[in-house]
Amino acid sequence: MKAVLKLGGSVFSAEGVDRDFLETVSSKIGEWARVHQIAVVVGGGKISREYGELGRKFTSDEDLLDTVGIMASRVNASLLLAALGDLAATEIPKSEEEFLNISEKNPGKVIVAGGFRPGQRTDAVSAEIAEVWGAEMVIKCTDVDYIYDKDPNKFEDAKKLESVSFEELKKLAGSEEHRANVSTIMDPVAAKILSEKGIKAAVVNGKDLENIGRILDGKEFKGTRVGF
Ligand SMILES: Nc1ncnc2c1ncn2[C@@H]1O[C@H](COP(=O)(O)OP(=O)(O)OP(=O)(O)O)[C@@H](O)[C@H]1O
Ligand SMILES: O=c1ccn([C@@H]2O[C@H](COP(=O)(O)O)[C@@H](O)[C@H]2O)c(=O)[nH]1
Repeated sequence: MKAVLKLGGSVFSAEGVDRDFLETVSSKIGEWARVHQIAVVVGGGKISREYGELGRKFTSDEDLLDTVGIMASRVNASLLLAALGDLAATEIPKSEEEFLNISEKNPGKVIVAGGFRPGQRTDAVSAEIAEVWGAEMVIKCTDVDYIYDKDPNKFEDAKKLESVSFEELKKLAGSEEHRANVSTIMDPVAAKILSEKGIKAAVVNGKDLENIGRILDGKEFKGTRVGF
């Protein structure tokens, strides 16, 4: 399968980077990349949150705060790239065009990205890459097992959704104006691209790597199917 894996900040560095997880996920990505075509997008995680919260005390310039988040996600992407070693292309793309150039120059290598531009989150980068690269699916690896009908960390009676349509995804993503480091289960820019381009997505717990392997192999998996 040709797929974009979105490794959420909550998985990659919730409270700092977990060395064991970094080693395990890098080795799994290596295994998957032998059989599948994979690009990885990493979220901003702890540094993005910490720097963003501090930055907000000094400025309300959302583009500047977004830039802080973008740089944080690229730091995380650099660390994953280091852990992947020869498996990965050494450059981190900063746009769709750069992604395609790097992809052309590095056949067979995993390309790792962070943020692209202000006004969105790394979910959107995953969808943007999937669109230009012609990927079949975006796999959002996050800190919840499913998309629910409301935030399960706020509402005890939230119900899991095993399958949602693109229209439902757009509603769950919300339509509030983008603010740096404020998130819903899917970035609205990402939901719009997935929906308009008919790109399937899966939302799963990022710590369950066997489950992610099952998605790539086209098998049954635990998580929410979007658009299929
Ligand atoms: N309807 C919902 N279903 C599931 N989770 C939801 C929902 N609404 C809000 N959430 C929240 O979304 C969070 C996970 O998504 P989020 O994109 O914020 O994190 P992430 O995977 O770390 O990605 P990123 O690095 O882009 O922030 C969950 O921890 C949960 O609290
Ligand atoms: O393309 C992008 C990606 C990210 N940002 C900003 O960075 C933070 C952290 O990214 P997450 O995906 O939420 O982990 C995000 O909230 C944005 O403020 C961006 O501007 N553009």
